[in-house]
Amino acid sequence: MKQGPPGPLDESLISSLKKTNKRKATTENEEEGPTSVGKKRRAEGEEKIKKKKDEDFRKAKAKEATANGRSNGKAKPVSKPKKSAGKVVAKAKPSPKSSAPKKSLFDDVDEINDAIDDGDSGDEHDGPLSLGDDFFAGGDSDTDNDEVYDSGDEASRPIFSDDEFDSDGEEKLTAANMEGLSHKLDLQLAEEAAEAQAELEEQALQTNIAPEKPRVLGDAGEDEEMTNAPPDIALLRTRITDTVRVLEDFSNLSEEGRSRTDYTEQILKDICEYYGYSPFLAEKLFELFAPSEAFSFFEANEKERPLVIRTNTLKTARRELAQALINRGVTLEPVGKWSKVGLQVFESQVPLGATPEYLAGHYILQAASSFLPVMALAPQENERILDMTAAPGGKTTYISALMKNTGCVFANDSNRARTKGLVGNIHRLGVKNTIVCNYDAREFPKVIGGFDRVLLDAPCSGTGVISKDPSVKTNKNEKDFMLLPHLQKQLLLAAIDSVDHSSSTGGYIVYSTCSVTVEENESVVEYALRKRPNVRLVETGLTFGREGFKSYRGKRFSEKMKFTRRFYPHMYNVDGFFVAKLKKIAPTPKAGAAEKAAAEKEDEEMEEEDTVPFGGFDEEGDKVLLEKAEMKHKKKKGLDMRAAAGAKKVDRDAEEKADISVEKEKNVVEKDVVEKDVVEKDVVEKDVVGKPAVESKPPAKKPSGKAKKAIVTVVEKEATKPPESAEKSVAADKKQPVKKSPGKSGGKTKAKKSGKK
Ligand SMILES: C[S@@+](CC[C@H](N)C(=O)[O-])C[C@H]1O[C@@H](n2cnc3c(N)ncnc32)[C@H](O)[C@@H]1O
Repeated sequence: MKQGPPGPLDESLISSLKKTNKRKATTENEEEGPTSVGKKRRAEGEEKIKKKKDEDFRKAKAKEATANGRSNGKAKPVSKPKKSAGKVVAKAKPSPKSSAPKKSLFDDVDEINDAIDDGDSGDEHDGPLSLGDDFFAGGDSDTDNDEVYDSGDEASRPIFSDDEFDSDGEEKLTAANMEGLSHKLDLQLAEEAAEAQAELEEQALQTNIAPEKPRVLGDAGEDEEMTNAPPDIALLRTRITDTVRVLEDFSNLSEEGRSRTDYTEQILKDICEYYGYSPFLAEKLFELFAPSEAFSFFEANEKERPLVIRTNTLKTARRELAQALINRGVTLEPVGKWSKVGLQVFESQVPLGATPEYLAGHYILQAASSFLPVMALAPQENERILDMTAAPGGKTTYISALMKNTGCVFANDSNRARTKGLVGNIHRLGVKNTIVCNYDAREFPKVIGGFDRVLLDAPCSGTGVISKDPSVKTNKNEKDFMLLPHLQKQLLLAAIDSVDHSSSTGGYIVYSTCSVTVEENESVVEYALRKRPNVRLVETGLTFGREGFKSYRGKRFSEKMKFTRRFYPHMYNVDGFFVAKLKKIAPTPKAGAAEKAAAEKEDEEMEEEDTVPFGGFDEEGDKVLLEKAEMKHKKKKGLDMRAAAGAKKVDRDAEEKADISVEKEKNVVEKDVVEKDVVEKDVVEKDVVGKPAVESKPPAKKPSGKAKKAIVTVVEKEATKPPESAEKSVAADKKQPVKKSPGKSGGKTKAKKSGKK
């Protein structure tokens, strides 16, 4: 991972961002919509920035100097760039992005997807309904993915996974792709040169103003003047960056008598004006980061993410797919070492949603961040898996591919219309182990339970995908951030209850959203940990991503929240995403609580003993200590405490009692969740009323006629289970077959309810 969290704001960053924004403003069609005003203004403003910046600065400085009784004669003209002529010449090259083949590429794919929507074919490009969905990723050659995922020395060559590309194959492919790659290299050089130029100009300006404290807040009269006048975009942006500088170095740069709150209020106002956010959302997002990082985040939301396709390994290998697309004039390279199936597309002569390879199901257009929850889920062959909110199926089909079409995947979505796209994708990609169902996922596990793994890619506010859906900037309000987390909490409890804790291969739940807010992520997970002590957070196995918050604005979360992963557009050039992985350790909350309490008590005792001062050797005492140390070690490794010989401290009676009352307990807890929460109650009652309760155990029912249509194939196999350790790196797994416990046959269930929607 080359790109990490940005350091404190420096003007070179601002320069490059300005440059990028300017290019964007000149090459892209502006979207019409609620936020387009801000965008247009910005685009116009960026056009003006170059021309007006010196003048504006001089004016501002002159005003300041006059106010401070100084002469403005000190202002120096912008010094000349000192960089080599070559770079300056390179800057004059037409911008790679300005030829904008990508725009038409996306348009083409949009058309195809529209057509698909009408028919029965799949659609991984979500419409406006799908805030939380995996949108089709727009291409953006502004964004250099090399800088994001790969180490610097490999930046300009493709890095294919070992198993798919032997060096010979890689060479051939590289040769075939050479033209495209060298073109890409040219573009990169031109871009770097332009950035360097802009940076130099900016530095020159900065030299003039560095010794001065940025004057951000002004006098009362000036403020009023500013408010009444139409916004000067150039000044607005300058004020944002200046305010960031002040907030990051408050003691040195703040104006006398001004508080941090004054500056924060000012920057929030400016962010709303400049980027087009509602005050509510601007504040919510700003609070997530240090000021300079917040600025990077808001900037990243103005850029499109790279266009990525996922190889469908059920039909082809990435090398073959890459070769086929290169032959059609597509410039691409592997998305990064972390994925064996992703290809990032830089340019294409053909619409990627209509190539023969696309129609034959060799790939799916899928944002890179969408791979992550499935990689964390690490599905194993022959397992039974539930994808609770599956449409349009980007993740379902990836799950099936990783399972090599074995076992059984229940792909559920409450939106019937969207399940059409799901079915389309399943067919196009040759998925044969999936049953599509159309329930409100909160009804699980009553519909069916006992899954080895459950994926909950929850409906969310979409604050991680603002670059794809800028309407999020203004259409989310306080109520949304209450209702959505309520729904997410209910869904997560249902996900947990649907998993078989004694699954010989799994017992895992992955929770993901494409939102970056804490309410929809850590808070939801924390709630589930509290309500279901029979789960615990475990490592996601993902090799990158920032740790989740262990505390946030006075709220403390579980220490284990560090196992969750946050992905930000400004850090990794992927959509904002959150991924958490839970392991179910006991059948019921009560049993889980007993186990947890025993474990905690044991921990405490061990800690006490650890702190006892050394008092000589004692064979009996040593034995006990050794046993305890062994148990602690086993526990850390996630081994079953009850199975461990030394699990004396576990209150077995309590557990057994709890086991006996599994169903009773489940009902009580569910009732508790529903009744205690007014909003939840309303929603649940509305959706659940009138639907027959069905068995919570798997093998009970046969699929209805309608469900049969959706079932492609259900494969059941007898085999042995893989070691859990192998599950961590799913892409690298050479999976072993899995022995299924009896009574888990996926096909014997009611897979479609009748008469709903
Ligand atoms: C983030 S999208 C899922 C994207 C999907 N996992 C993929 O990779 O293509 C969220 C989905 O949740 C569905 N949904 C919303 N509320 C639901 C509920 N109560 N039960 C089941 N599905 C729900 C929406 O229809 C939407 O398709």
